[in-house]
Amino acid sequence: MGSESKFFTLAEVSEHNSPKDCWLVVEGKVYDVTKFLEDHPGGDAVLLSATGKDATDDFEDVGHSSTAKAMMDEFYVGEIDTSTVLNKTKYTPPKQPHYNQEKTPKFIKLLQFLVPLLILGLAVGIRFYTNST
Ligand code: HEM
Repeated sequence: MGSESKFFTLAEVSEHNSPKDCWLVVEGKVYDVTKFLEDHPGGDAVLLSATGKDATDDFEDVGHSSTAKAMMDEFYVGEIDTSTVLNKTKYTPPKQPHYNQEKTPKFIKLLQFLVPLLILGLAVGIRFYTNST
């Protein structure tokens, strides 16, 4: 093998999705993990379910150790042609009306201030009028 890396499209990599022939894409690199399926501490099912797509997130989510990462070189077969992989969809928060305190109408602010005072006044008034002794 020369020093040039081989490039694969996602479609090509996706064909290797069986227990007898299993390739994965992690961080832009293509790995043939067929021989590793039996030995993978996380089991073969997770590896098989991670075929045919960019498995970077799945791989990262597990929090693989540096030992696990070092093992990957052994299975490296080439690079993925990134234009064939769908861009990761970025999370865009739904647009919501932004609560802006400055926009609270003035009379509501006044009410917020006056209502407790009114209640207090009422309480004092009731006490004053009912406590005639
Ligand atoms: C070439 C690729 C991979 C290698 C060399 C690899 C290697 C390893 C190793 C060595 C462990 C033991 C724990 C550790 O040292 O971190 C492990 C655990 C695990 N891996 Fe992978 N892994 C690969 C890809 C994946 C992918 C793509 C997934 C998910 C789809 C995955 C899911 C898991 C799970 C669920 C565990 C078990 C974690 C636990 O029970 O603590 N692995 N892997």
